[in-house]
Amino acid sequence: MHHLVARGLACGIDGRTIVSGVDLDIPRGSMVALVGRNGSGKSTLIRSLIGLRPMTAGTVHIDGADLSTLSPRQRATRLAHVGQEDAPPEDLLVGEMVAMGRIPHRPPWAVTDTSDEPVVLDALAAVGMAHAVDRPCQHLSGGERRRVMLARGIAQGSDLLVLDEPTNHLDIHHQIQLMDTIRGLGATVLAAVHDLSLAAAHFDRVAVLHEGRLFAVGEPTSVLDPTTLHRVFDVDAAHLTDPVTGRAHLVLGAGAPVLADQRKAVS
Ligand SMILES: Nc1ncnc2c1ncn2[C@@H]1O[C@H](COP(=O)(O)OP(=O)(O)OP(=O)(O)O)[C@@H](O)[C@H]1O
Repeated sequence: MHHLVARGLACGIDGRTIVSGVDLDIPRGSMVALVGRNGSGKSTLIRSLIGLRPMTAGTVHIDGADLSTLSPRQRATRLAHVGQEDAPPEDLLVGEMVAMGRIPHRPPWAVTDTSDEPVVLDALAAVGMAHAVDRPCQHLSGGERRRVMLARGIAQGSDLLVLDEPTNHLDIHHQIQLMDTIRGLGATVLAAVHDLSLAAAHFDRVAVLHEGRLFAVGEPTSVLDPTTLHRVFDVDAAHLTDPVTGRAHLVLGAGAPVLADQRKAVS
């Protein structure tokens, strides 16, 4: 069963087409990385897929429901979005910020509800920020802010998470921890990511956007192959097999062609 299905999606900005002809199926419970060069249209596509930017053509269905028929509140209970530039307002406390993720579940105009506190604390614990619940958002570092914004998305409690560069600003420890946390949620995840090694190691499927069109979609090892990486990103690449896990690891840049040749020589 596919959680999100897009057909023939096109969208643009100020009359200029940015993304077109996108057919995308995201299986329920899977983690899909959206990769592509700067300006290829990842953020624009993501915003159209979740109804934040109007489509100029095509359809999107979430859980079988036509996105265009859903109200903002209905959308917010079906999916949580954490944008690339999302940042908490400085004068809010961390706990108050994360509690905003519960707004779609409250009656109109009901701003606070103490019954949400356990959900808020659990979401903060999931990103390793429970200790900061009473801190002002303006005291957070860039990476801490990203984690708090993700906690707001988790607190929203929907089973579809749409994330734009979730690991931006995070150190390597917190990048890996965040990926494990996201995996542990069991949700369907669509995330724009720049780190191709991260995409290969932590995601079930990779969608490559190139010049506003989906260039390839599939399992990381088949999609992130040297030919595609050369064509789309203009970089040399090779796959090495991790001797412990057996998973393929990407080697990018200088040295990659040499490694690829060595592997061919011994196989
Ligand atoms: N508000 C805007 N007004 C005009 N053009 C825009 C706007 N936002 C994005 N664009 C243009 O749309 C194109 C796609 O931008 P988008 O942000 O979707 O790319 P991206 O793949 O997410 O890039 P990055 O990897 O750099 O975040 C770019 O050419 C960009 O300049």
